[in-house]
Amino acid sequence: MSAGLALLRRSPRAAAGGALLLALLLLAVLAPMLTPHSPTAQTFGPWLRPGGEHPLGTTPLGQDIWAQLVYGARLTLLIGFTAGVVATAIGTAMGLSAAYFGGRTDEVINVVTNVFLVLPGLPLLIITSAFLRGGGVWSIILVIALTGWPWGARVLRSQALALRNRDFVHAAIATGESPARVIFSEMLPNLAGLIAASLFSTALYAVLSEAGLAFLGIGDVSQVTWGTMLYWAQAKGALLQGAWWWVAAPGLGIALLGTAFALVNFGIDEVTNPKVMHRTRATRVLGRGRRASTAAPEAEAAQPLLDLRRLSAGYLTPQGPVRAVRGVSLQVAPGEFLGLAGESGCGKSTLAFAATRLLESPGVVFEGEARLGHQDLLALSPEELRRVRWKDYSLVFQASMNILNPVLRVREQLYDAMQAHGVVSRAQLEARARELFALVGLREDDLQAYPHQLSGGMKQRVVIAIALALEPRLVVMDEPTTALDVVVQRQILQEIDAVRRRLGISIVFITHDLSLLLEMSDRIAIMYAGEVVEEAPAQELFAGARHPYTRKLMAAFPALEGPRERREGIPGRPPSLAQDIAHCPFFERCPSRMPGLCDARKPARVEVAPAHSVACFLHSPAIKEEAHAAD
Ligand SMILES: Nc1ncnc2c1ncn2[C@@H]1O[C@H](COP(=O)(O)OP(=O)(O)OP(=O)(O)O)[C@@H](O)[C@H]1O
Repeated sequence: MSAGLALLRRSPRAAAGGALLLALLLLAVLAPMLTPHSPTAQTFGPWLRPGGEHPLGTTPLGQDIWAQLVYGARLTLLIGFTAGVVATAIGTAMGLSAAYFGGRTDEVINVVTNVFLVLPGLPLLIITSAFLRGGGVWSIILVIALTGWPWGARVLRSQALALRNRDFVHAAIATGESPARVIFSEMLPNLAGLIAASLFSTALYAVLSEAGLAFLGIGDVSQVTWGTMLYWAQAKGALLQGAWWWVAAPGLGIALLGTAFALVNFGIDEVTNPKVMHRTRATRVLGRGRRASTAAPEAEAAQPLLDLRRLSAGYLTPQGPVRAVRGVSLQVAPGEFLGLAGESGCGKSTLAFAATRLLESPGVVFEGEARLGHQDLLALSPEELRRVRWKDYSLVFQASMNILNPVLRVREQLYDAMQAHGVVSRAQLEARARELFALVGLREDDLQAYPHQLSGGMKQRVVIAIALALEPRLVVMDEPTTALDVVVQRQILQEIDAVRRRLGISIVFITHDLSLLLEMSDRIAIMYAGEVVEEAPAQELFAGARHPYTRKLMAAFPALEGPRERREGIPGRPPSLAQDIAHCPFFERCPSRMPGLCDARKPARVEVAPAHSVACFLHSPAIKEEAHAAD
């Protein structure tokens, strides 16, 4: 209850949706007070126009349309909510069981889910309702619930899989808790937001499906719902008779109900999706599990997925070592979109490759740690690494499209990636391939294509689909869209972001184009000369970057929207990474440099606001104090 109120307070959309829903519920509940007439009684003259006793006129059978509208709200809402609840319950049970039990159970549930997902919705609804004919409203509810559960199951399974690997679930299993207890007490509360969102989206699906089926005359058209009102209005030629209100009233009702469900759903998403959660530091929503909350909610929820500690890496060259990454510490939370920006040559790619164990000779990791969940990536054997890569994390880089074999259809290449990691059933491969292509904005027909038949943007989407094929927990993207034009870049980025939200994966996105990142990221880290010089939530960075380098970088790129302005580059060049840099690396190019200080010592990274840190003497409290004392 209090969570619901908090949700309403924090999301105006949810509040608007909730108010609308309440109004419609009142309409349904107070129906007998809103009209003295029965919705089915055929006691009035036919085709009466709106006015007086009949605010919406009458049907050709002499029924009061206003009475039908208010009483029809009852069944429409009942069908929407009940089918939504049943579908969500089935989806939740399926998704959680698949994630918890894994193995054969997961495979079987996945096949069933995929079969339902690939079957086209409306024909499935029509066929199932033909089978269950005669059961009145309940058969319609059952039909809609049976066809509406798979999306929820899919999304819940991927979230539950991530949860299944969390410490508190491992601990609960280790202490001998029964599967039911682990699922219901440990995992389910952590998925409450997602389940609620799934409930409202399936309720929306239910309302629209009922209207669609009723409009087609399937189901029990003697019942009064907004769907059957539309059916009768159309069957009796309401529009030809000029009685447009008979169509408009239930149509508007359905539209308002759909809007209410969608708004509440958006609101829940707004509050529970990792992007917003991160911004508001609302870790409580994820950490709402009983054990998580009794143990250490903040610590549990804040546990990073990728944790880099003092990572140093570079290249061994005949002229000596190039230290391209210098003691970088960086964390990425589950489901987070971290942007990594910086000029060319500042070490972004080296960091990405070193952190994911893809740095090849002459590249080396000098020191530091890189952990993915519980795994120490730098300590994995090649065999362990092979198992983890693609399944737990994947990487997409600028030249990735070149990994596509020109003589194989893209479908086979997508299958190969999945088969190499144990997905063998043909149905599963096919369903997953279609789903992935839809996710990255490609048409199913494109699966048949050879790489040369696709544009650069489409090829890069194929590679992104391959990277997502095994639903890794982390995808590192190193300038995946740089070679593409700005519009395609943006489209792909938006699709990546949508996929991330749906599957709950974390993304590290690397680019030198900061303006692009500002739109998409939860948090941004700015690299310069091998170091992270500033790190902050994206909005905060946009509103108030502190490091002079970040400011210059922001001024160097045109915004994606707004008037075109001439932008200036950053004068000067970054220092060579072959040398030791014992002072601020940006000193030579900095407009605010303080000689005697910035060229003599290295600024440490200090927190200037929650989650916002910067390595610059302008913001160092110690230096400010020194200056103050000198005054
Ligand atoms: N194979 C190599 N041998 C020696 N030095 C290298 C090698 N690869 C990269 N470097 C150097 O390492 C530094 C960091 O390069 P890196 O590619 O990581 O930067 P980046 O920020 O990703 O640049 P870009 O945006 O151009 O990809 C650069 O100074 C580069 O010259």
